[in-house]
Amino acid sequence: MEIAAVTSTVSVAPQSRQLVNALSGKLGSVSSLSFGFFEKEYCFKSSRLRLSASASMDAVTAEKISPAASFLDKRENGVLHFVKYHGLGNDFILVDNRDSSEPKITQEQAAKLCDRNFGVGADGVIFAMPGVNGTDYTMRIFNSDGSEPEMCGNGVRCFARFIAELENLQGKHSFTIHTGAGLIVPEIQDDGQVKVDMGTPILKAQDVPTKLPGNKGEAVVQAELVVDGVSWNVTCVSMGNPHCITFGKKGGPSLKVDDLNLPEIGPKFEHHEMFPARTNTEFVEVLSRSHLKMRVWERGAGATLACGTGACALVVAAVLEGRANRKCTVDLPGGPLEIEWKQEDNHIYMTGPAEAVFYGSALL
Ligand SMILES: N[C@@H](CCC[C@H](N)C(=O)O)C(=O)O
Repeated sequence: MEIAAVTSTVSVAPQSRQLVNALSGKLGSVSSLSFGFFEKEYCFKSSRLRLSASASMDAVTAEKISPAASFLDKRENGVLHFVKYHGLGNDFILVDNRDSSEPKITQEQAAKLCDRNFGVGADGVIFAMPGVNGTDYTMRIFNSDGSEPEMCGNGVRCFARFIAELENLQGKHSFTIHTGAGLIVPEIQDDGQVKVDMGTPILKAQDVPTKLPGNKGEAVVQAELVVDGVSWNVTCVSMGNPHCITFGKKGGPSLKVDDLNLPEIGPKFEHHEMFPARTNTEFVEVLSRSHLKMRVWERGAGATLACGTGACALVVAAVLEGRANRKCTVDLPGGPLEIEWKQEDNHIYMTGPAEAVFYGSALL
C-alpha cells in the first residue's frame, strides 16, 4: 500500500527505535518521525490506517478502518443510528431499541428528527423494543408532531422488515408484536411483501373514541358530523387508533378525492370536539365494490402518502355502509394495499410492501 499523506507527526518512545523500523517496514517509507508514544491514523490513497503501539512497545498493529467508521467513532455520544424505511411513501425512522424498554429518544427529539427541513424527515419514529407477555417484540411509535399513537399499519410492516434485517433472517417469517393496540402479527412473505393480522376493529363509540352517539347499536355508521357548518356522513372505527371515514357530504355527490383541499379540511376533522383523542380521517371514493381510493389526514402527521390502519378502517366502514365487499384493493397516494376483513374470525388482514431506503446517524 502506498502512503498518499501522513495526517500528523508520529511520535515514538526513544527506547523503541526498533518500533520505528517496524513501522517503516509496515508503511514502506515515512519521511519524518519524531519520538514519543503513538497511536495515529494515516490517510492512504483509498483508505485510512490506524497504527497502535502496545504499552510494552513491543508490537505495532495496523488496523484498516473505513472513513465512515472513524467518523462515527468520534461522534458516538449524542448520535442516533437508524434505518429509514417506508411503506408506500409513509416513511419512518426505525431505531434498534432491543436492549431497553425505554425509547432511546424523547418525543421532542422525535419531532425534531421528523422535520423535513431541519431534521431527517419522516412521518414518525418507530422503536423496536423487547417483547412483553411472551411476545417477540414491542413496537412503539412517535408521530411527526411527537405524540404517541397506539398503532401504525405501514409502520408495522416496516418493523417486520427491520427485525428481519437486524436478526439476519431470510425468507418467510412471522413475529408477535405487542403494540398499544394489542397483539399484531406481521408475516414476511416469500416475495418480500408483508401480510399483517391487524386484529379486530373496535366500533363502540366511546372506545373509538368519539362523542357522536351510536346509531347502529353502539357503533357510529353513516352519521352526521358538522364540520365548519357543513354536514358530512361519517363512520367511526378504531384499529387501536381512531379513524373517521367519510364517503362524502350529507345529500351531496360521491367524493372525488383528488379535488379535496386536504390541508384545509383535514385539521378541522382532526381537532373536532367530537373526537376527544383527535382523529385520523380517511376521505374515500368508491371505484367498485372491490376497489376503493382514499386520501388521508393523519392525527399528528397531517397529509401522508399512505395509512395502513386507515385503509383497514375504511374497508370496515365501506362494508358497514354497504358500499363494498370484505376484500378490497385500496389505492392510496403512495400505492395500493390489499385489505380483507374476514368473516370467520372478524380479523382484518393487510398486505403491502415495506422498503429500507437508507442507513443514517442523526446528531441529537
Ligand atoms: N400511518 C400510520 C398511522 C400512524 C398513527 C396515526 N398518525 C395516529 O396518530 O393514529 C398507519 O399506517 O397506520
